[in-house]
Amino acid sequence: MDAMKTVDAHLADILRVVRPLDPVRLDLEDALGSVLAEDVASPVALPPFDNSAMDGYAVRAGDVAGASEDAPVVLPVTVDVAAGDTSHRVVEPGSVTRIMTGAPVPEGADAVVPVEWTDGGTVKVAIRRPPQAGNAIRRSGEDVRAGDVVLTAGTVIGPAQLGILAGVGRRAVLAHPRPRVVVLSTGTELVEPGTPLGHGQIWESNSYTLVAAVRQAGGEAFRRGAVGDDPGAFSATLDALLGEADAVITSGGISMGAYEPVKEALSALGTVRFEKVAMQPGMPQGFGVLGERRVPIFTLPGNPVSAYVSFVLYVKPALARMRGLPAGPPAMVTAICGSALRSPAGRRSFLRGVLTPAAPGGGPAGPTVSPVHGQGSHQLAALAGANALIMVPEDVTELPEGAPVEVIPL
Ligand SMILES: Nc1nc2c(c(=O)[nH]1)N[C@H]1C(S)=C(S)[C@@H](COP(=O)(O)OP(=O)(O)OC[C@H]3O[C@@H](n4cnc5c(N)ncnc54)[C@H](O)[C@@H]3O)O[C@H]1N2
Ligand code: MOO
Repeated sequence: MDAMKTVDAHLADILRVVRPLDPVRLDLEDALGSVLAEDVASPVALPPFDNSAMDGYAVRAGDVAGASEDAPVVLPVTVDVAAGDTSHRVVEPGSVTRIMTGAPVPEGADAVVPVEWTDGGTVKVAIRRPPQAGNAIRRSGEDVRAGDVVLTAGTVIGPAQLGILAGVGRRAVLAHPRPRVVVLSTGTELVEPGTPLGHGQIWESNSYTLVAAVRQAGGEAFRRGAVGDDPGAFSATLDALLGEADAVITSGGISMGAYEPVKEALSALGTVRFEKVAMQPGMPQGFGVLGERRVPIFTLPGNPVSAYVSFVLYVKPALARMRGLPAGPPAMVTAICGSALRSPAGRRSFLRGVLTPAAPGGGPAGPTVSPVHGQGSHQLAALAGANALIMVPEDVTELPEGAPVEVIPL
């Protein structure tokens, strides 16, 4: 048997080719999931002005220092200050203003008395409890000082990051966009779910898995249904899609059969290599680039479990690189085998397993992992019942219950 390529060498080859996408200006509405390509500083302090944290009365604390339940201090209310009030307000000695949450604290006031500590009066108010100086006032700059960098390049933009970007007045940012990934399946036997199944046919599933996996990995995915086993039709479909894609993922049509459209169509180009990688599942792999824009293409094996495992090991790190994020092998945790394992010699295997976290409160045992029943690379249901891949090294053929193993949580 000819020597197979290692898993690590295949990932390294991919990461040598794949580049971060060029940063573009993205409106905030389109920026979710993109990765900042600039440091963002605030032009102003946040909050920009001292403001009230509660609905109540802006007071001079000294004026109401003697207030109590038995002897409330009664003061005139001069004006209402609502959130959004842009006029310059003053609290004169011996008076108060009503004030609402978020409204600017008037000059002279040094505390806010919550309405709950008063009789709620609008002309004059009886205050039953004395506030400390500074009570319920949110100071300018307490969150951000003018000029502070609030987000650095390389940050993934999620909901909270969009909030601070808008909060410092930004409408658009320079960011690595989410990679646009086209997902294409091949195989004459494949029919769309929701349509009747004839003898010899199966419902197409890989594109659903791979599209979802791309989205979870921060990409924008476009699902193309299955194309048949005709290399010409496959090439034509690919050409039509290429202009809009930052990457392409295919599944099926790359092994040793008589009808392998992906391999046939792409081998001729000379920019895509088909290789055997020493792993189980997922031995047949292909990777390369297409067209002048050198769009990366991942030709994954057709067996559904093989396609998904290949995505986790190779495509996901490549998408991280395209997004401008650190890219490398999947993160792993060490777990204890809950039952004995077997694995083929000479291949790194990725058994589908159920990872159970360590019992709360500790104890000596860490997380445990047990393989699911059904380790065939066509066994979709078993994959759906797993939450982890158990990695068994190339030179290990069996592991006893209780042995430590490395596990990739899914
Ligand atoms: N003589 C050999 N035969 C095979 C070898 C080999 O080395 N020598 N390798 C086997 C391994 S390992 C794998 S994995 C598969 C990979 O084959 P292909 O990538 O060419 O995939 P297909 O033959 O097109 O399909 C394999 C299998 O998966 C089903 N499939 C394909 N696409 C989908 C889809 N989108 N949704 C659901 N199921 C799909 C397909 O019906 C086949 O059953 O080759 C082995 N053979
Ligand atoms: O090695 Mo193939 O990818 O499992 O069935």
